[in-house]
Formats: sequence, structure tokens, C-alpha cells
Amino acid sequence: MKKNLHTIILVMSIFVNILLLYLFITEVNPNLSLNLTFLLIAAATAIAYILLKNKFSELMPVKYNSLSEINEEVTKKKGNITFKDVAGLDEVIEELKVIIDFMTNTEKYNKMGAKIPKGILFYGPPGTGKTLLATALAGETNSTFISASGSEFVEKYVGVGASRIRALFAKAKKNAPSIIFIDEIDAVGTKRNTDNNSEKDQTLNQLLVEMDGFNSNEGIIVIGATNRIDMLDEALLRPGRFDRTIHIGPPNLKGRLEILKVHTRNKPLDESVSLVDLARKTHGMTGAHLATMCNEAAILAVMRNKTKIGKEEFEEALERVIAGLKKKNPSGLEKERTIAAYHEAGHALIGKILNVNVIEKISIVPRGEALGYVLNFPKDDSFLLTKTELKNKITMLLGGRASEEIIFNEISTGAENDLKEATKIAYQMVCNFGMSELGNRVFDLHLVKSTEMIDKEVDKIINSCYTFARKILLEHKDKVIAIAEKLLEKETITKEELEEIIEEKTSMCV
Ligand SMILES: Nc1ncnc2c1ncn2[C@@H]1O[C@H](COP(=O)(O)OP(=O)(O)OP(=O)(O)O)[C@@H](O)[C@H]1O
Ligand SMILES: [Zn+2]
Repeated sequence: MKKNLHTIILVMSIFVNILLLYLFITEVNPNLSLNLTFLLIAAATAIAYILLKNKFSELMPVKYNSLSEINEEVTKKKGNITFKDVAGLDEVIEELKVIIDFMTNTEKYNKMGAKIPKGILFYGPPGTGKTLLATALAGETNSTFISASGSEFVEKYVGVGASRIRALFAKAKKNAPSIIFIDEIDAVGTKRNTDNNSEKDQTLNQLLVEMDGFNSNEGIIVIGATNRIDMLDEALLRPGRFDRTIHIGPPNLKGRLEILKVHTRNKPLDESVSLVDLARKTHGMTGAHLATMCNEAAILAVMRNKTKIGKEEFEEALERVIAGLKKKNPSGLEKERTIAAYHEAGHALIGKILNVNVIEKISIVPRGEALGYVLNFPKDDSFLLTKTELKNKITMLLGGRASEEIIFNEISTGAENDLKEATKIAYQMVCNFGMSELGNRVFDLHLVKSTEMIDKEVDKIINSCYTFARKILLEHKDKVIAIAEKLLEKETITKEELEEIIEEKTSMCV
């Protein structure tokens, strides 16, 4: 729009200039022939054109400059964003410190003949800081940061995706040490078709070739980012390619507080603002949401001619961000949070009482589709499981649903995966392990004429486990409530904290 206006003004001023020139020439020498007059005007216009040529090029549509534009776009030279700008991802940063050592002390590893990883894959929901982390890694290692987006290869550079990949790696080699960051890698990295001929597949093949081609000690690391790791072609995840995968999830309470600190670092805050309070109110939000909220609050303060950002501005900015989230999630965040807390408390308590696996962490910070999770590992490396152990596993899986039913007198869709897993184990008990009343034999579900008997046995197992889960939870309802309340307060509970809550309640009963 602005450029069109410039063009119109330019054309008009050229026209006026020609007119003035004509009037000037006829004024100075009224006897000059018409031909000579126009010749003089043409010469003056040509000179003016040459002088203005540089200005003209600025008015050209952007695409004429696209060749240089592409180069600009992919390379950002040694930025100054570092890990101090990334908050709430301490564990991830710890993991990346090894990569920094690889990149900064390459010699040390070369001498030992150690191979440095070539590719790291960041996966997790949007806005959690994947791009930020890659940029910070470049900042920390003083590397050239070359970034591209997977969707560009299939949308913008149609027909030249593969050669763009080649150019990207050539550039990285020339400017090593470098970090190549490919956002939305799923756009080129989804499972290939069998014919291998589509634009996307050719681009992906080229990416695989390039990753195999460079020597891991050349000082190049490729970082891919995706929200959909499940869709990626397995070839991408093989050793020597993206063989390190790092999950980057939404921040917990402590993480959110740290992110808020980073994003209010250079902002004057009124005393009324409590970041701890804001962190509590922003459950389920990502770093990107929090950054937006802080910025909105600052803008509101400017609009209100304030010298500092007050509590009101933050509250209003928070409401705006929540309104945006609620549009996507009409059931309301608070309700889901409470259900998730009691659901996870149910799993955890049964797991603890029946001694199923070692519970490392319980959380109601959403992860993937799940609204919460109990992180647990097998107690030892034994391959054999007894019938009781399998039934306890099922009981723990059903503990989430049972807890919801006991507390809210209502059940939710949140137990889908638990039910799938519990049913799978029950079928295995009946069909593979001979652990039902049908006797010590196996069943091939594809060969049996009717699955009625098997289904009945599966039902029996599931029902008895569910009754058992309810019994345990009803007996220890105070503990379920205590765990859930702690989860609502802190969002993540460690193994030790869980033990503390259980012990505290137990001693109170005695
Ligand atoms: N952990 C964090 N610490 C500080 N700021 C963060 C964090 N996570 C996100 N942000 C803020 O949100 C912005 C967007 O995050 P970023 O682009 O890195 O997310 P992403 O995970 O790459 O998302 P996408 O998948 O949409 O590309 C960052 O520029 C930063 O301002
Ligand atoms: Zn569950």
C-alpha cells in the first residue's frame, strides 16, 4: 500500500518536472525547434532516471529481491540470547550442557575417537521454548544459527526443497561451528510414501543424505523441532541422525514463576504485583502465553500513562490470554485441573499402597493429550510378573477413574488410556498367560470361534480390580484428598513429598 503511494507520487513528480522543463526551455529560448526541445527533455529525463535508479530498485516488489532475502533469512550471526533467557527448563539445559562441551571442546572428543551427536530433536507443544532453546544453544556455543522451517520447504521453495537443504548444510559447513535449526520438521519428516517421489519425500531423503554426509566432528549440530514426534519417519530417528530426543513440556508452577521473572526483567513493576500469585493463576500456560501476558500488561500501562506496570494491568492481560485459551477449551481450565488432581492422586495412592512400580513424580501439568501423569518405573529388572502383580497393575490403572467416581460421583473421558492399558493386560492374562478360570492354556483371538468366554473372564478381572481400587481409595480417602490438594497447590509432587503426605496421614490415624 505504502509502496503504491510512493510510485504514484514518483510518476506524478516526473510528469510535473517534464512540464516545468518544457516551460523553462521555451522561456529561455522561445525560438528553439520543437524537436530539439523534446530531445533536451529526453536527455534530462534519462540522466534523472540513472540518478534515481537506485531509489527505483527499492520500490520493486519484494520478490525481485528474493534471492538475497533467502540468504538473510536463514542466517543469524552469533546472537546474544543465552540460557539466562530460558527459564523453567533446567533439566533440559543440563542435558544440553554436554552438547556445549562437545561443540566447544571438539578436540578433546576427537582425541578419544568419540563421536559427537549430530542431531537433537525437541518435541512438545507449541510455545514451550523450543526455538528459544535452540537460539540460546547457539548463543552459548558462539555458533552460527541457521534456521529454517520444514513447511517452507514444501510451501515456499516448491520444486527446490532438496537443493535448499543442500544449500543449508553447505552454509553451515562454511560458517562452522553452526547450529541448523529446522522448525516444524514434521512438514518434511513424516513417514515416506513407498514411491519415494513426492516433493516432501525428496526433501526428506536429501536431509537424510546430508545428515549422513557430514562428519560429526565438523562442529555442526542439527536441531529439529516438532509437536508431532509420532508422525516422523523412523529413518530420521536412527543413530547418527536425530538420535537424541528431548521432550519440552509446559512449565510447572516453579517454571512459570521463573519465566515470569525473565519476561519482567526489564519492566518497571508496581509493588502490588506478585509474580508468585501470577504463576499460580497461569496453570496450563506455556512460556509463549506468559511472554504475551507480560507484554500486554506493559502496553496497557503505557496506554494508561503509568510509570509502572500495576496489578490491574497484569490481571487484565491475564484475562485476555485466558479468554484466548478458553475459546479453544470451553470446558474451563480450573475444572479440568481439579479432576486431573484427584485422578492422578487415585493412581498414585494405589501404586504406593500396592507397591506397584517406583513412583518418581506425580503431576497435573498437561503432557500431550493427558491432563496429568504419574511417572513410575519398575522396581527391578525382573522379567517375570506374578498374577498378583499384574492384577495390582490393573488396579493402579483403574485408580484414576475410581477416584473420580468416589470424589465427584461422576466419571470423565480422562481415563481412556488407562482403560485401554488395563484391558490389554487383562486380555494377556487370559489369552497368553493362562491366568483365568479358563485354565492353563493360551488363546489365539484370530482363531477362536467365539470370544464370549474370554470376554467374560476379562470382565471378571477388570471388575474385581475396580472394586479393589474403590475399596482402597474409600479406606484412605483422606490421603487421596491430601495428595490432590497438594497437587492443586504445587502441580508436581516428588516421590519424597508423596511419602511424606502418606506418612503424615497414617500417623494421624494411629
Ligand atoms: N522457557 C521459556 N523461558 C522464557 N521464555 C519462553 C520460554 N518458553 C517460551 N518463551 C517465550 O515464548 C516465545 C515463543 O517460544 P518459542 O518460539 O521458543 O516456542 P516453540 O516451542 O518453538 O513454539 P513453536 O512450536 O510454536 O515453534 C519465546 O520467544 C519466549 O519469549
Ligand atoms: Zn489416568
